[in-house]
Amino acid sequence: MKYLLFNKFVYSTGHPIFTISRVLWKYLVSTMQSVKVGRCVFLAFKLSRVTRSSYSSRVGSGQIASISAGLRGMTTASSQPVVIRIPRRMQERIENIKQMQSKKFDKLPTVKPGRLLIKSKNPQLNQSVGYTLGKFEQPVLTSKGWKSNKASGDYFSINSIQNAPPSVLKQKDRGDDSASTSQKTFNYFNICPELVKTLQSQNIIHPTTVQMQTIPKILNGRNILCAAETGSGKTLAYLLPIIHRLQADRQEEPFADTERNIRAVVIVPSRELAEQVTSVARSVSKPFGLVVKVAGGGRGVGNIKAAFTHGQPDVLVATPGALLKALWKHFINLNELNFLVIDEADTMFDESFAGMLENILSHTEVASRLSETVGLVRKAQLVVVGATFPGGIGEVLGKVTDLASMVTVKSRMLHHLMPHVKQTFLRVKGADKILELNQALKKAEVEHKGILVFCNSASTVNWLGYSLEEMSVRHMRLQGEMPATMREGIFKNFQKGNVDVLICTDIASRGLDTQRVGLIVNYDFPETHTDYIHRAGRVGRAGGSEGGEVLSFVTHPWDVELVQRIETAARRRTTLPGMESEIQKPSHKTDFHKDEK
Ligand SMILES: Nc1ncnc2c1ncn2[C@@H]1O[C@H](COP(=O)(O)OP(=O)(O)OP(=O)(O)O)[C@@H](O)[C@H]1O
Repeated sequence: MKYLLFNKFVYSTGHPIFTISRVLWKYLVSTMQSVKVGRCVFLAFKLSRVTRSSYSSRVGSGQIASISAGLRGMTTASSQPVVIRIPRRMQERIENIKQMQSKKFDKLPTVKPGRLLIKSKNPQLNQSVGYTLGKFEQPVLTSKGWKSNKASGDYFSINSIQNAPPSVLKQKDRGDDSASTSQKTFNYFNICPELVKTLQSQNIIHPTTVQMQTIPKILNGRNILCAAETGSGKTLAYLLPIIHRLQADRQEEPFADTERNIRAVVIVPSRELAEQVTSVARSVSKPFGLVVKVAGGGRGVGNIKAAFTHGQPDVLVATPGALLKALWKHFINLNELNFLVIDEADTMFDESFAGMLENILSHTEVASRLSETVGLVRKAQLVVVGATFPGGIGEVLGKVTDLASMVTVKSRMLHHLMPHVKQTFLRVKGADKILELNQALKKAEVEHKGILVFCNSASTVNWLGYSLEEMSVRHMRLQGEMPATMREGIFKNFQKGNVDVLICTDIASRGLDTQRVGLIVNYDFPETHTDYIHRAGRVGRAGGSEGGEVLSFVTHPWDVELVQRIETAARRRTTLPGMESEIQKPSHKTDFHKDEK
């Protein structure tokens, strides 16, 4: 690899090595033309202007000689422009330096040379990555006056400040000295080699941070509360140890197929998520012949019964309503249950599901001590998982287990804005949202990435769908009021890339793995920070592509309040405020409830 060196910066150019002074760089910047193609910026300099005569007074002659020699290597005809390919981030940095150098911004305290964390329409309100707000310092917000309609058209972006998600960053990148642990593979857990091979075939080699912490604890028989950011690999964090234990038990005590009983239950809030978890569970349990079944609500008792006509599975993934129906109708029993997983905890413990969940828990015997999770007649280990965590969870769980027996795994980035995802907030009039959306879709279309457009209600999803149809935008819709038969396959089709735009409600914001999504549009601003975090978490997932973005339209005064808190958290680099209390008193989530009809 060859580099063009400028002061302390290194530019990848594919050309011989140059060192140029700040003065020359300033000159080059002032004469350059830039052309943006995709994510790359091409800078063109007029070679004829970089001559000894124009620079001899300011730049050392040796330097000119080395540059001229280098430039000769870059082009055959010296009068032709030289094209240097510079990463987009570097371009942003250059713009920032230019701004800094203009007198107007000389005294801006929040802007320092380097990358910008907050980029506002009004550059006075920019904030550099290198700037840290003092403890008692009040940030000046771009969104401060956004309650007024006069603010329409204003915007700011929280830039991404790293490429990879925090969950897959190597320990040494996070300032942890134990660099050796960064290279650990799944063999480290001493799980069945077949499991490790299956993961390798899916290009999953190194455990994420949450997997490093959770897998050993579940293998040791602990009850666990696992709280980690969206897309950090929580599904495998609980499925791998469960499948390993089920397989190990089966090897110790082989049984006939007719004696098979449900040993693990995973409860999730939506049919789509149930299908997704089932498919991951099937892929990792395939080498062992374990049976994984799914039961989702909305399609009648007959459908649930049909799932069990050929016997019981080893692992059942179900929505709460379907699971309860199966229990009440005696299609299944949970007498031999070893593992009970409650995924998407914030939704599962909110008031729309809490009653059902308590009912399910009353059908299970959950272990209260480590000693109860081993041996032949053992009780179920409890695993509660979420990306946002309910404050009132203890009230429900305290009724079935000793809370002191639960180990908590909490990730460093829990309730933080994701540092690897660019998030833009646009103050816009309600009537202009559709035009802004159309523009954003056109821009994203070029990259052929998936786009999720979130609305707050099923009716807006339908209305927006018709409007986009009129604009000839190909899309699909997903909302909880659709009949189950219609809903089936929509998300899978989107995941396969059959269509790039999915208009949806929050039903698609929980747990769904959206590796191909490159843009999230909050057409309606989410009602809570929790919803914002889950929606934004559909991009920038472990193992996914880099460069995901979130674009939020901000219309109502109550939206502005949430945005102000998000902007404050971003400028202060703290967690989003009020998450705990919101989770304790959740809003009624009717959309998920439709699964239980
Ligand atoms: N160790 C790993 N290395 C690379 N990719 C991984 C790893 N573990 C999981 N993944 C991938 O990361 C993606 C996100 O995983 P998963 O859906 O389990 O995240 P999550 O934490 O449950 O997210 P959410 O909170 O949104 O439910 C999946 O595509 C999964 O295959």
